[in-house]
Amino acid sequence: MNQTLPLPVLVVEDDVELRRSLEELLQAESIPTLGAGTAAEAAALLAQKEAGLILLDLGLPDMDGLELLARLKASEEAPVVVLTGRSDIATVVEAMKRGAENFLVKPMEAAQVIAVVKKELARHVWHRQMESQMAREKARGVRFPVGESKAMREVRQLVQKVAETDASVVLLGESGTGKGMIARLIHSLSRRREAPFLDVNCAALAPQLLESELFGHERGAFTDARERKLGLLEAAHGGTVFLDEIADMDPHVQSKLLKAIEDRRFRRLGGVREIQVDVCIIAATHRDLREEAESGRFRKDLYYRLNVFQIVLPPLRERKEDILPIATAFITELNPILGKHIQGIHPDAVRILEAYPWPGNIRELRNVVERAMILAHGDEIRPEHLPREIRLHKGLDAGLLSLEELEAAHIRRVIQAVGGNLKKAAEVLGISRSTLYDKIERYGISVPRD
Ligand SMILES: Nc1ncnc2c1ncn2[C@@H]1O[C@H](COP(=O)(O)OP(=O)(O)OP(=O)(O)O)[C@@H](O)[C@H]1O
Repeated sequence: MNQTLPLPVLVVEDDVELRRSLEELLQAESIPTLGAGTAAEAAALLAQKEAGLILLDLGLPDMDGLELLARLKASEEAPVVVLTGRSDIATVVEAMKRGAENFLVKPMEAAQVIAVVKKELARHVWHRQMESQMAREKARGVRFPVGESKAMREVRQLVQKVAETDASVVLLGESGTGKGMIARLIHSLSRRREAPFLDVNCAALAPQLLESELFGHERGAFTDARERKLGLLEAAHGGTVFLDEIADMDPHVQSKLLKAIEDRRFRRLGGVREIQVDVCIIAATHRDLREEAESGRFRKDLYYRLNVFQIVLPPLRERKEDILPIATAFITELNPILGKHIQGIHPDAVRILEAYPWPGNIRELRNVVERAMILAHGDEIRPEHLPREIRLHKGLDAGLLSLEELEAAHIRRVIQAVGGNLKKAAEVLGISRSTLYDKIERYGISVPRD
């Protein structure tokens, strides 16, 4: 493969001596450079050429360094390392907040400059490779998480990092927050992407079935085992196994899994031959796995073995700014499928969506958007296309509710506030549990899982 030349480092420094010596230092390391003495020169150069890294002096004659940094970050992909004096630490902190990747304090030592520049250049190259890989995966139909909240951006960064390694990952988040989607994405960005991605819901199967699903069985291993069956760990060889709801895994299966991960081999149920496997494990749960391990409900050693990387997907109500972008992405995706031409969401409907706590998270949002699209005749989703339960949640503040609607909305809020614990909800509401169940059914209230 051809080794491509590194992109040049743009040195923006008004001290001519210093700029020259920095450029010479880098060129001696075979790193091409560009030099600019003012913000205007830097802008002119960047309009013509792409830089791999920008070394930016914060004390330029024609523009405040922080202002220039903000502009660069808004329009440039290249990472920025700021150059600053020793007394300028407050400015460095501000620069880092505004997106600078790193800083160098003057007077600078040659070795340190080279180390920082090489590190940032390598990081930039890696990010670009990841981006183009992401674009390829997108073209192959892999779904990408939408959302520009801080939490979502961090999740995307972590996904990129994790996909580079072979380490196990634990995904934590309420139901519908995107754990399955993230697991698939990690797999499709990893070196294992051509090998299988297989998943199993550990809460949905009885212990023996789960055991045979994971490890396979020989013919006659138990009463129903009429044929030999390959387990997921074996079938996913070279790829990824996604263990959803791992906290609900039976203790016996947990210990067998731990051993299989540690030894990288196991036996099928009823089998004698050891089978070697190479799989990456991604586990997910809506429970607090650390707490489950602390309290002894989940094996601590398995927890530590799996929890090399942890990615937390916050509930949608904690990242309300993601609601509109995600809903819009669903509209774009569903328009051709539903034969619709919806262009957007009316601001009143957006307010309602943003006020609702989304116990079913993004999965629930998707269903609501799909239903609204089916109901909409024009080219936008309006409040009347949203389900009553969601409109009413907002309506509670407006005070224009019937007694029944008010009751339903209040019950919904209490259930939400106690995290779906119906015993507690009944206590708070001062009614028996059976009355609460009746009302839940009558009003069609959805209850989040504990
Ligand atoms: N950030 C996102 N952007 C766009 N779509 C998303 C995002 N996160 C999740 N989705 C979509 O929301 C739906 C639910 O996601 P997913 O099934 O991954 O959730 P989950 O956390 O695994 O749920 P469960 O725990 O119930 O299995 C899927 O259709 C998924 O594609």
